[in-house]
Amino acid sequence: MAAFTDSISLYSMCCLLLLFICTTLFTFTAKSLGFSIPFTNSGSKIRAPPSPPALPIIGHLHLLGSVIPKCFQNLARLHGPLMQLRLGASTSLIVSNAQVAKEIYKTHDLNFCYRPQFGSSDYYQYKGSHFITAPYGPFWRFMKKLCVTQLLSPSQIGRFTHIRQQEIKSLLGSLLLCSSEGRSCDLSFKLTALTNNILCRMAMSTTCDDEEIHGLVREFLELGAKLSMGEVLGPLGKLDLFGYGKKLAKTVGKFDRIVETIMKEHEEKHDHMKGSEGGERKDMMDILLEVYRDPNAEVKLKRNDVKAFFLEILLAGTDTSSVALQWAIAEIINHPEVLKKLRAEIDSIVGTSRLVTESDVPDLMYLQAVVKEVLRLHPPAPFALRQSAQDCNVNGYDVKGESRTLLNVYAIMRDPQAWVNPEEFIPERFLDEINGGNGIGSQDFRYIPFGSGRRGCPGASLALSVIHITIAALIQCFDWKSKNGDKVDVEEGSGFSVGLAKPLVCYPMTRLNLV
Ligand code: HEM
Repeated sequence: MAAFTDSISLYSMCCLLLLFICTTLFTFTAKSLGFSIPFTNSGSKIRAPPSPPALPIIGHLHLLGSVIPKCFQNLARLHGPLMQLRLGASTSLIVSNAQVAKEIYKTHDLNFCYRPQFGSSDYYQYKGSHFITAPYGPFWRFMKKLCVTQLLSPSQIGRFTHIRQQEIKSLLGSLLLCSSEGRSCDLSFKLTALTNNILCRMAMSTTCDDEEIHGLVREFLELGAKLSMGEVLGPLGKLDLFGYGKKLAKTVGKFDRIVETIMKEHEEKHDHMKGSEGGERKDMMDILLEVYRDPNAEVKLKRNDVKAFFLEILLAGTDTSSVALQWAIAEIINHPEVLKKLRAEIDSIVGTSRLVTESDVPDLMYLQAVVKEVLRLHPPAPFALRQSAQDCNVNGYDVKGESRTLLNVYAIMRDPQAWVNPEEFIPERFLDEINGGNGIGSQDFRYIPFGSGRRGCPGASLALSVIHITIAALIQCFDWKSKNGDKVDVEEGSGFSVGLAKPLVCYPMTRLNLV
């Protein structure tokens, strides 16, 4: 993770340098530079959101620090909860408090139901098959309905409880080995393997290890992030000067070949079992292939739509859940009083003679509060990216159609106007709510780790199932010690994501062997 974010910082510096050099050779139009045009489509003068003073060409790039969500949070303190930043040739609106988030997510939900397109999409074999960045239209609505009613529905998640339990037991087994040999373990690596394996098995009944899928998804994430940073170059980004676009196309090509093979295996299994489908558990690929074959489906899915969906959920769902788990263990090690309470709760509800299961989670109130607090303080997706369709008015300012909008989820959930001691890790703040008190309702836009509105995260229930049960099992079975002494170094990684800056390496010490 650290190497990845460092390489992005290096890349952005190269972009900056290149931008300076190239501006002596090229004359940009005002539009490509992202200068705001002070007129709405109807021709009247607009009141644009505030901006810090900008430098020619680079705009506000010089104001960026290493942890970007934090840096935007600091800028918002000076320039307000809706501000406009120009990073080279790319202009974005930044939303930094719950009131403005509510306007985007509720008042203007439909208008902001779009996502910006990034440079990486030019090199994407599945162009036109995106779900995450699909415009709000029939294809997106159809896929969203499939997610909610079938692919990521509570009953589909429930059907695969055994997969999560098996993968967690296999993780516990490897930790027991580390413990018996007195070795430290790289928990960041192990937790990412866990979330990848769970999602791959639920999606297409295969593990990522066997199929190299995990490596390809990681490569895609890294290259996609670098290409997106190239946005600051405007039209120059299209030249793919660093060759990242070609590499990305190659990565997707490899992914495509693997998933095509898995699809064919699923199709053969289906043909073989025709008429005897009885009690077979359908994975997500079985469900999508059924829709793909259905001549009367509301939307006719293409083969690429199916493959793109798997790439996208792996991109959206594995690192995010793993990052949440890493932060959770780091914070629990650094707060022994939280560990003590958590363990006392698990021991009293579950006991010490069997492993905690997902059906115990509704009774583990403190565990739920810990997870909520982890996602508040360390949102694995610190920005929700949206784009407006038409001109509108937000927080008293005129916002033009097609405005790229970043909701700074990180800043919103650390806003001192909305939270007491926002920078502190205090799970107790959520106990009232979990017990049915006056806490945070679904319409409270100060708590939005999964975004909100029509385009809110469809994988939230699955992510929460994995996070709850994994933390509970790791705390029930082990005591933990950081490799670097008493406390885990909780420095945040650089770049757009806020994972731990360094891998979480610690010593598990067996407390209960329940595998
Ligand atoms: C801790 C884990 C996760 C976090 C924090 C997270 C967070 C988010 C956020 C903030 C968004 C943008 C919402 C918005 O624009 O308002 C999002 C979208 C999305 N997430 Fe997640 N997510 C997680 C896990 C997952 C999982 C496990 C899956 C799938 C298996 C998933 C699939 C998606 C998809 C497909 C979208 C795009 C939805 C759309 O555009 O309609 N996520 N997620």
